[in-house]
Amino acid sequence: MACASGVCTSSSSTFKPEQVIVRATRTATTASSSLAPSPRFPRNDSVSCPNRCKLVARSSCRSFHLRPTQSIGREVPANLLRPDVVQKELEKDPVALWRRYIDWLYQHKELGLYLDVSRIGFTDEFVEQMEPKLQAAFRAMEELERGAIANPDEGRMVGHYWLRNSRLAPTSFLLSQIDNTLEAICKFANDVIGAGRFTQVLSVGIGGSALGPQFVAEALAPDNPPLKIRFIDNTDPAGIDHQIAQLGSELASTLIIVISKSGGTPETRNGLLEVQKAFRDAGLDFSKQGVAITQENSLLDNTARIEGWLARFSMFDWVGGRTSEMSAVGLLPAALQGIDIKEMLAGASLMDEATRASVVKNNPAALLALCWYWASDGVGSKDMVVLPYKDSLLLFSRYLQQLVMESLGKEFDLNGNRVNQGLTVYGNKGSTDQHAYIQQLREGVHNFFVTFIEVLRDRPPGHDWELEPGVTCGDYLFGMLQGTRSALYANNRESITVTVQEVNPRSVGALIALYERAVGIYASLVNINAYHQPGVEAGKKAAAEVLALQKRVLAVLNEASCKEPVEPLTVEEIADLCHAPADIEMIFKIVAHVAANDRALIAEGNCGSPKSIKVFLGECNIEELYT
Ligand SMILES: O=P(O)(O)OC[C@H]1O[C@](O)(CO)[C@@H](O)[C@@H]1O
Repeated sequence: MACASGVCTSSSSTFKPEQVIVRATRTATTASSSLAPSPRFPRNDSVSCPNRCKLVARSSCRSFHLRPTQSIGREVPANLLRPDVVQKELEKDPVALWRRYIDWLYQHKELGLYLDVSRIGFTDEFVEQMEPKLQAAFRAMEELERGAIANPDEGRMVGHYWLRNSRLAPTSFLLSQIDNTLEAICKFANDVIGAGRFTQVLSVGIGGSALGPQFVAEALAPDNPPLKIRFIDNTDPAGIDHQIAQLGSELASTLIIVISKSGGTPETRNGLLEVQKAFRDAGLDFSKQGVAITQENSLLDNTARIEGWLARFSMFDWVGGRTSEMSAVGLLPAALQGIDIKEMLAGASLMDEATRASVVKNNPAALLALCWYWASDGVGSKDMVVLPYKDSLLLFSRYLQQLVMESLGKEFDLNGNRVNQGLTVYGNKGSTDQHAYIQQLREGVHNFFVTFIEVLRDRPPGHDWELEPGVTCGDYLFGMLQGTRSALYANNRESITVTVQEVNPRSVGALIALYERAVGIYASLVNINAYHQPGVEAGKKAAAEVLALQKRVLAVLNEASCKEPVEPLTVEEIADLCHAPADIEMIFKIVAHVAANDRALIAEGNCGSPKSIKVFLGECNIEELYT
């Protein structure tokens, strides 16, 4: 017998009471309208349920049907019930709501994890309708785990599930690659910690090569870790300076871990070059403190090999950046902080087993995917607000933002139809956010659903005390979560609650695995490739074009500034001389940027009226002119 939110559950993985609620929905037929129409459901017809509720049958479709490009959205049959009305009725009948809660409550006994989807208003008909799609999704996941080319665009297998159970890897070569890397990580971390030579880790990486390690560090690092960790995850020079300044003389005892799957991401390369300069300035030998985590033979790998860095760890082609937390990317930084990485892997592996179940009620990832589909009409019409009521889980929403949005935010489906799919994720933590934006969630624009993350254990045993008779600080946190959940529900705002006993390596591993699988299943439900990211290339390409244009602008200015007398140029003249009249706005921005950074470029005039600006270089570089 175990307990979540005060609900004791029986031994089966999902508690099944003898009676199921809202069965009345199946008998619903169209009748006359009795409730005020909601803007999203222009016309509704209410029906009287023979048992207890007055229910409303949907006679019109949800707003997404009006969007011309979103052809694969949920097909809503006329007899499905409006969730907000079901909620209203359930709320009036607490016994029915309680039954819905226990009927749908998922429990993973070994992990001490619960999933409550009772405050998502899906109907039995909807679940029945989704069954074929869910079964297809389960088959797709099975194929993927068996080593199918699940990312057709990049011709790649998708194998993050093998990382926590290498016996599942489709070849013995991959199996030994996984096992050997894990062994090497553990050995390296033990040696480093044992030697006591290093006090800090500075991790340089971005996106999937930073977000997982950041989330796990915030969630699990002990108060006094063997090595403290800091991150450079951007090409912001001031941010980089700040990290290096914070290290101060400890730079000499800092292990620099450079993480990049591709080994060629510009922000990460820049971070590395900046850190290497700091080492040179301090008279330190970077190679004795540098570690690379990247694919074999990438630019980064070759640099590390040629420069003879302290260590190199493999990142595998078949692990995507956003699902790489259980590869060397996440495991090495975690191990160096004294986090039990084998427990993380065990938690993930247990969750992987649970999420292979083909009965939706027994599969928490499928339940999540089902709820997302229901709540966002299968087209991302509502945002997912992730609210962990635990400070250490602050970065979970940021981590999920990439996992969910880079996976699901796609222009085309697998058949080449333009679908512009996605699911927006944001959030920080409760109860802090109650004093920020919950006002809007409760009463404002209704464009979201919430995922509460509840942690049962307030603080380690033996440390609690009552700050007023019978009430602890944690009781307040608990009350805030439950209060917000109820208050939102009372206003038809749907929510999911994931409950864990405590934040530890096992539960964090399980949470990561739960959401990885939910994303995979949801992607199948909406028929998209979750494992590529063609969209990010456009931004990278555009950034490269801006840098190329900047070089041309400086060359033109250099030539004009070498003339006697110096010829200041207007922005229009620069654009003409660059043969880029269409890029005039960008050229103005380049001039303003360079002028603001003491780079020998002088702009006279008023930046508020760009046409007044005249530009020249303070120093002419003859050499550049003739080379
Ligand atoms: O690990 P890398 O190759 O440096 O990539 C970092 C991130 O950049 C992206 O490719 C997006 O640009 C992410 O998918 C990835 O996690």
